[in-house]
Amino acid sequence: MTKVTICGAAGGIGQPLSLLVKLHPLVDQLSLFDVVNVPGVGADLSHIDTDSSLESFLPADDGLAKALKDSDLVIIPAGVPRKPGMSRDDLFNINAGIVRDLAVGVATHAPKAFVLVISNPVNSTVPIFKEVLAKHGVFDPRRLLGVTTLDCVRSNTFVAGLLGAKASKLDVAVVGGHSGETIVPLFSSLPGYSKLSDAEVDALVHRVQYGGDEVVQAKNGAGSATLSMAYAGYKLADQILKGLNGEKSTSSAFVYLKDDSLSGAKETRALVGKFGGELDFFAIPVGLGPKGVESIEYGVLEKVNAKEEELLKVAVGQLGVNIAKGTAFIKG
Ligand SMILES: NC(=O)C1=CN([C@@H]2O[C@H](COP(=O)(O)OP(=O)(O)OC[C@H]3O[C@@H](n4cnc5c(N)ncnc54)[C@H](O)[C@@H]3O)[C@@H](O)[C@H]2O)C=CC1
Ligand SMILES: O=C([O-])CC(=O)C(=O)O
Repeated sequence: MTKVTICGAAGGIGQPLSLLVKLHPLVDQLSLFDVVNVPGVGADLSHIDTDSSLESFLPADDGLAKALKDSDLVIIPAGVPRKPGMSRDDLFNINAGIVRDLAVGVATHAPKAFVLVISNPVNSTVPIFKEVLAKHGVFDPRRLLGVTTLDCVRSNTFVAGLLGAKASKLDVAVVGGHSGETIVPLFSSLPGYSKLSDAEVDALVHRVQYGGDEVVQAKNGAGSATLSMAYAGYKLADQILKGLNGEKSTSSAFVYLKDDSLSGAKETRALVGKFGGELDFFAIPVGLGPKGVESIEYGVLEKVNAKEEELLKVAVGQLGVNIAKGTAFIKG
């Protein structure tokens, strides 16, 4: 019996993500939680003739506890999105509290669940989640992932045109974090990279780093990326679900580095140290399997070129500040 819970299921990301998860053959129970509108979304999706059952919950009558109980995977796109002119960090004041409360729910009612955090600012909300789980004595770095998959999806799409490659066949590693200059796509190991001019690479990197802003501006006050994010969140959720089923895969995600029982954590910290900082979290390709994050694939950091090294130095400096802000929100 595999149960997936989506917190923030009635939102711009939550609705299409819930639809995609309702279609997943490895899901037996889908549980939707939101503070508004979720009964309607749940009723609508429940008519779909896939084999999973579906329940939806508002906060009243212990709704969060019921939604989360016995979940194997919890996906969190709850919280406010950006409007033009805002940074992801501007969302911290509202989203930090939302994520903290959901983390308390997970720690209490689904302590063994895998958790995918989509809510921004990811660089800070994942540290918040970690601190709450740790406070409750249930933190396992194998099971907590910040979702940075949209940066990989964008990298694949944007570089495909330039290289004449099929986007669906690419798997660009994106390291660092999930906001502006903390997003570092590693294009240099792609076949055909040497054909790109310096200006083309710079434009490509900039477009990935500010891909979110492109959508925020185009939506003009009506929110940020929702459909491409639902796809990206589903892509990672699919890998986690297949991992639970014994299938191994690799994906970039924002994960905890300070646990040496995690294969590759120590090496990653040492490499990140070379770029100027000591970080508790970092987005990097990870090996996924039945235990969740089974290894950190630090090899990508050994192959970066000079341009990427410069980008990494900038990213590491900013990430330290974002991570400390999230940690301090819980630890004081
Ligand atoms: N990690 C990533 O790559 C991306 C992250 N995001 C982030 O995802 C978040 C959600 O974005 P959208 O779906 O566009 O926003 P939205 O406003 O359309 O939906 C958010 C949903 O969360 C719900 N919510 C608020 N407080 C809640 C709580 N305490 N418990 C459960 N649900 C709650 C709202 O009622 C709403 O339905 C934002 O923070 C956004 O910045 C967006 C795109 C990409
Ligand atoms: O830009 C935003 O605020 C939403 C987001 O994280 C993205 O689209 O990458």
